[in-house]
Amino acid sequence: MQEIRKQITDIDNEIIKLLEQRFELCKRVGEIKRANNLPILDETREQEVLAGIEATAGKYGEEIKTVFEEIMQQAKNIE
Ligand SMILES: C=C(O[C@@H]1C=C(C(=O)O)C=C[C@H]1O)C(=O)O
Repeated sequence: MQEIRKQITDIDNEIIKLLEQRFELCKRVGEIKRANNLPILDETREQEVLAGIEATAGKYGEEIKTVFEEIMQQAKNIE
């Protein structure tokens, strides 16, 4: 079990780094929106993101979509 948990921790660390990068990019999108008086929420784009996940993710597609809904919520909070 210890070895498996080490692998989980390694993956968690990669997810953390990638989420940091994603949130930084979202923050930049937010700055562009503010400069152009655009709303933070873009439902069309969110549907595109979720459709992309549906097309890409395999076995755990539904679970991954739920995770991404929360990620996009936090992205909007950061923006
Ligand atoms: C980052 C954006 O802002 C919001 C967050 C999104 C995301 O986290 O992918 C997508 C659409 C927007 O509701 C964007 O518009 O691209």
